[in-house]
Amino acid sequence: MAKQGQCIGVAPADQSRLADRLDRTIVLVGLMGAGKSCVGRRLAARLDLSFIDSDIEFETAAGCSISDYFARHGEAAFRDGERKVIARLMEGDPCILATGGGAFIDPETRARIKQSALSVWIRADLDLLVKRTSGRDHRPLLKTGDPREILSRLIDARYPIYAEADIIVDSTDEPPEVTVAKICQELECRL
Ligand SMILES: Nc1ncnc2c1ncn2[C@@H]1O[C@H](COP(=O)(O)OP(=O)(O)OP(=O)(O)O)[C@@H](O)[C@H]1O
Ligand SMILES: O=C(O)C1=C[C@@H](O)[C@@H](O)[C@H](O)C1
Ligand SMILES: [Mg+2]
Repeated sequence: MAKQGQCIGVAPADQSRLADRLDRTIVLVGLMGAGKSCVGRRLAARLDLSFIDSDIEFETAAGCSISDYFARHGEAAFRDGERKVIARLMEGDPCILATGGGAFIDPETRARIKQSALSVWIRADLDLLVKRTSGRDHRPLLKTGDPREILSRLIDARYPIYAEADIIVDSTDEPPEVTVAKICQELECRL
């Protein structure tokens, strides 16, 4: 299966036709700060599809922020809830679905995504993730110690799993539209 960069040289996508050909939800996976929410929103607008963010859907269902949920119920309860929220979201029409950073690491969620969606790993290096996650404190996992050390450990633990995604796209220190264009090129190649 084609992964990263194997669609170079394909003509630029006809975006409306690309959306018409889409029969599955596109699920964005990757670490905190990779840009799943930011890129996903722009990708959906470009393809004229709806955009859903599983973190926001979780907060709506829970009636509180993810930070508060972690504090009150702990991470394991969050993972249970996140699994259920994503299962529900994947029953809807094809859309662009940005997931929380840990969603694809859950075996059940990963199997569900592999079965019925097209997954895209937005990969970024440690320096970029640290830069993009600094300045905001809504990510409970990054509040338990030094964010760089935590992100570095998460890279070691999670990158081999994110690598199971159908498509891999690198996010560099460029505008999000550059990542959107890379994803569209990969989608054009396979839809
Ligand atoms: N080129 C870029 N691509 C993506 N995001 C960028 C880019 N440049 C800056 N950002 C910023 O990086 C920050 C983190 O991005 P975002 O919240 O989309 O990450 P995420 O992958 O959804 O993280 P989380 O798993 O915590 O939800 C945002 O403030 C976003 O605006
Ligand atoms: O990487 C993670 O495990 C997380 C990422 C965020 O998107 C949220 O889903 C939550 O803060 C946990
Ligand atoms: Mg997000």
